[in-house]
Amino acid sequence: MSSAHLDEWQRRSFDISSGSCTPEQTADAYRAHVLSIQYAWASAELSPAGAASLLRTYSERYAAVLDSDDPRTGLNNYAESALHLARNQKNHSDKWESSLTFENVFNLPCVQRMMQDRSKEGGLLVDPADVNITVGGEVSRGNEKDIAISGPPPGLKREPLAHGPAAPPPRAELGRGVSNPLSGAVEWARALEGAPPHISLAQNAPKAPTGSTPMFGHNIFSSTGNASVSQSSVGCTSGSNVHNQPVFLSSTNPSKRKNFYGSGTESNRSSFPSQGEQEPRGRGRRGEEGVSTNFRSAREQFIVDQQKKHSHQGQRGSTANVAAITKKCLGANRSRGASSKFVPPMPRQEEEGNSKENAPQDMQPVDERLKNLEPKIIELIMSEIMDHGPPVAWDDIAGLEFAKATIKEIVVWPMLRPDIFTGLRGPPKGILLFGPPGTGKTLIGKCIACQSGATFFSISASSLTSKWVGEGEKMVRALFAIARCHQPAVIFIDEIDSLLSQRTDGEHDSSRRIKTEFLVQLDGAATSAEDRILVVGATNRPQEIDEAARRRLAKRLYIPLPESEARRQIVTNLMSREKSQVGADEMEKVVQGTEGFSGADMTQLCREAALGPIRSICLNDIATISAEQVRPILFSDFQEALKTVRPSVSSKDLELYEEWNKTFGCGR
Ligand SMILES: Nc1ncnc2c1ncn2[C@@H]1O[C@H](COP(=O)(O)OP(=O)(O)OP(=O)(O)O)[C@@H](O)[C@H]1O
Ligand SMILES: [Mg+2]
Repeated sequence: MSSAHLDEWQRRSFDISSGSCTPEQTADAYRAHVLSIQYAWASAELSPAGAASLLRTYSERYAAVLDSDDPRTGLNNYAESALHLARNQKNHSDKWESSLTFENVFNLPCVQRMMQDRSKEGGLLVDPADVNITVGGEVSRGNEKDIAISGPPPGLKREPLAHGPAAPPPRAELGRGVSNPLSGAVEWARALEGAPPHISLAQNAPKAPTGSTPMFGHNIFSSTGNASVSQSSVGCTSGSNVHNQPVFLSSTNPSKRKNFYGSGTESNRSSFPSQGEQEPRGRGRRGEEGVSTNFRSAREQFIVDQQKKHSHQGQRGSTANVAAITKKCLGANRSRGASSKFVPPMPRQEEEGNSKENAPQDMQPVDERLKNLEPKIIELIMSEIMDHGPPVAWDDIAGLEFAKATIKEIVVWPMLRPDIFTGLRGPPKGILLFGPPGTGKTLIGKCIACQSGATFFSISASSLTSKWVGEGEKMVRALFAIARCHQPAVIFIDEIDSLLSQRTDGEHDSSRRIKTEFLVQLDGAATSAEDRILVVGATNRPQEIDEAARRRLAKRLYIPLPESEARRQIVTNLMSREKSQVGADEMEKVVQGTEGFSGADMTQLCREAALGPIRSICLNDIATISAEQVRPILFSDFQEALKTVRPSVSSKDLELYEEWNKTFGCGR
């Protein structure tokens, strides 16, 4: 490996062995190791044998962290993912208690039968001691028909082991669904060294409609035929995931799984292509003997999944499944308002309003421009980035008249009259809102989302800066591609300085590439002049923004501290929703006393004042007093509040903003 790789490798190894890392950090470090190995192999820096051995080692260690349910050392991820996907509506914090115990599984008729068959042929398939399964919390004795062993073991008759005569062997890979690159890595390692096929336990989600695909992540297994072909995480696998005879069972004990890997037979090995034979990514080896012809590429499978999802939308009534699948993906914890709406980049079938719902052409992505994007990334952008917050009107933003007028001119009117705003009148491609913290930049972003009528993409810079090499650029490209399909579109990037900070020598390559990609997209090199995509960035550190980015964000609007009139408006607005008795004179005093306060400080002051009436209640009465008996908010409450609430922006900082505004701002 190159010295840069080695340095990074050493750093991570130190992190892992230092013992001070959280399980999440350790898992990340292992994941990064695996990616490095893949890259090193891909660029011929490692031999296939070396890569396979390293991959196996680190995949195992990673799996150990994932699988362990000891909170100090592991993430118990299998259990969590399985639960989440199976139930589809659990909270992230809910702990899963598996009812599918070791004993239960061995009592399953299909397992018993298989073991008997196997012993007739000489020897057990897997030593019972090696099996320690924790899958599918809802699946237990009463639900045995939902469980099937995915495919016959080597040497067995190839008959589906699932109950039910016509049931094709449903399959689902237990793991992290789309977000787990290691499922790809493990198979990749095995394929490289001709190891035995992967272990999988098929299971139908308990509430899945009859005949539907199992719900663990992307189920991209072919569902018919005896031989099987599987491909794990979308976008993370090589074409070598072609399994002729998958065996079965996922062990939560990594060392046991290791033993299992080592027990492959020659016949297993022969079913794996050697490195040289590997198919291009996402392609199956169609038509070859012993290999299913039902293989689907990740993209094909995505399309099928999409179609299934839409067709079940009526029953499920939500897009929760997408959210569930991407649970552990970037930005998954971002909170949404109650009124959050999800806007898929693919039109829904009901929107299309045609009766040819099941026609083959419906399986095609709607827009050619999305064809080359990885489904995983499209899903991420669909489920995480497109967002509509609670409604905000222009009047909710106090003051800032110049900024509001400019934004209306750039964003709202051109959306209404694109025919007039052409040529030189065409709106700029980028706006930068800068100013001290708490002055309403994000609020303006939310207002644009509600008022512009454009498709709104709200994205935090951290969502784009993925730790996966190459992933960040793809995200940026996909974001713009999807925005292009949904014009007019506004891409709002809060805290844009963290994405487009000055490029320095010591900076990591990947973040430099993300910036470059962003600049290319912003510049319009990748978008045509007619594209109606507007990027709105907000920052309170404008001086840190890269000069190339600064140029592209052509309208740079200063969002200053609120003037007295705006402060009055903020207090009046907030008080109008509460029971209050503050006279005009008193209000004037409040306004005078809050010179230098930001909008957020004013809000904080009002909150503090609103607590005044509660604090004046005798402690004994607080439990019994009715809401009507609580006295109104008075001027004295503001006076008290002013003793504790201070302005959050210093005059020194203000000077910096003013200075930057004079130099680069577009205000008058
Ligand atoms: N001009 C304003 N009018 C009404 N409310 C405001 C205004 N400015 C700020 N606020 C209040 O302050 C809160 C914080 O504002 P916002 O998040 O928009 O600040 P910001 O400029 O994005 O700050 P930061 O730079 O720290 O991200 C808002 O939710 C709102 O309650
Ligand atoms: Mg903000």
